[in-house]
Amino acid sequence: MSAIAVAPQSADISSSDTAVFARIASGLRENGYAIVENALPESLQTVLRLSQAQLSQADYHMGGIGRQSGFQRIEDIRNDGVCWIDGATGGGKAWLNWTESLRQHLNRQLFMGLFSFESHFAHYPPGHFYKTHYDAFRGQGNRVVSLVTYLNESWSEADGGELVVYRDDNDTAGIPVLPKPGTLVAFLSEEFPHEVLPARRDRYSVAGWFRMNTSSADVVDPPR
Ligand SMILES: O=C(O)CCC(=O)C(=O)O
Ligand SMILES: [Fe+2]
Repeated sequence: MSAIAVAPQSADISSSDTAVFARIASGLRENGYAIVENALPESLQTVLRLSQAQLSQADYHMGGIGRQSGFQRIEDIRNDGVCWIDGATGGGKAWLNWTESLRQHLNRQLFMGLFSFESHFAHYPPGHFYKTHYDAFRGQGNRVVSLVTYLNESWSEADGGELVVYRDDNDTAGIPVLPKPGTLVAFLSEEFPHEVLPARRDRYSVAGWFRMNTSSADVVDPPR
């Protein structure tokens, strides 16, 4: 009998999930980001895709931005449609379950103190985009780790729609990521500017953010 106590794991987290979590943790620790192909189990991709497909146009609303620069209009910065995930759908529930296990793994491995998670489905019709932005601003300390995954059935280079992750404000080449089904991208929200290039097809993604607890006397976290 081992004397080492092992934290109980949710029954539907497999050893391949644990291997994916470990790759995300080491990527975040060593580089501040991780790009893992085929990260999501097929079953999770399937239920997420189903839940996404059941959304109607009316379920999506315009994505917001944290801080506007100058007099730019939001729709000049991003024009995707988003629908927040609340666990009411099978896909949403399975995704929140999986990311909860990832949250616990990152907290155990990296002592990150990740407290909560918020996430939405996003739809980028052909030609739509999200210009270079940060997901969080230094000192505002809420979004700590960004996650993005893709629900497209297939994707090739000719379809465009890359997520480009820049190492810093001076990196002009960036790291282009094709939004292939099951690919998961994770990065430190305050560290990496990134953008979504226009695609030639409808592009479906799920974005999410692990947050710190920023509750105070008059503001209660999480906000939703
Ligand atoms: O869909 C993507 O690849 C990234 C989306 C994004 O950057 C965001 O929603 O903040
Ligand atoms: Fe972003």
